[in-house]
Amino acid sequence: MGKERISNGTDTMPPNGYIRRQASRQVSAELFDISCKVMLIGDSGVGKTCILVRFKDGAFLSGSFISTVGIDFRNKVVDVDGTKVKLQIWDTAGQERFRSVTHAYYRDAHALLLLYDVTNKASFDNIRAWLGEINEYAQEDVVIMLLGNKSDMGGERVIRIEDGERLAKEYGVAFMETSAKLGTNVDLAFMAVARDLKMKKTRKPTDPKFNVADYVNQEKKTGGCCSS
Ligand SMILES: Nc1nc2c(ncn2[C@@H]2O[C@H](COP(=O)(O)OP(=O)(O)OP(=O)(O)O)[C@@H](O)[C@H]2O)c(=O)[nH]1
Repeated sequence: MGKERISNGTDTMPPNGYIRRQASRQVSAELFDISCKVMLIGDSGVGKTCILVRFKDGAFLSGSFISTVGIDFRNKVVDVDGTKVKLQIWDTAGQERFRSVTHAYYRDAHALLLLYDVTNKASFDNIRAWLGEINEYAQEDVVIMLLGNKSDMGGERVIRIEDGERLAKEYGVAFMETSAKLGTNVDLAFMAVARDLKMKKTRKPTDPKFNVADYVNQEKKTGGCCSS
């Protein structure tokens, strides 16, 4: 499984299996203290693969759209206040025909990054259905982060930031707009997940509970660790 070409493009496109080969090459000599599984989900074309590549490689996959086939993953180890957290990031296919494959992976996910495209109303309208699937297949305490991607495409935007905020509030999940193209808030989304895991593993009963949505809002306000 990997990426398949669904439109004619240029030589700038990565070859099929790009993500999978990259993943297997880095079977990790990197040391880590704790690890977790993060899944990227959402409609086809919202930018899941681009978000992953931006976070992992600091690059943007431009050129023609190549749709993910099935599921793929890559690892990245990040430092949260001296604790090495390995994020195993699963990039799923948004296309309907792969849904039954991806559902099977929800169960042991620590966090789900649920994406829509701010220039695509259908992808936003489908978020409720995605949340229904999460409810059905994921663990009860899974961290959910709603990401309105392609925030760089101002002129073509059809979903306002307030719409995303309202929906996230209704479901009690963290929210931010991102741009895989510019890198906006991409690190913040993954670092918030890593921090949540670290807090869950190291928290003493007397410590206050860590709330990922509050953390994200605070970081957004202050410019925080990693927004750009
Ligand atoms: N302008 C802009 N384009 C983006 C951004 N993120 C992704 N794209 C473009 O959107 C298209 C789809 O991106 P992908 O990352 O392949 O989408 P996906 O969600 O992985 O799609 P599936 O694999 O079919 O589920 C590509 O042409 C990307 O270049 C972004 O932040 N800004």
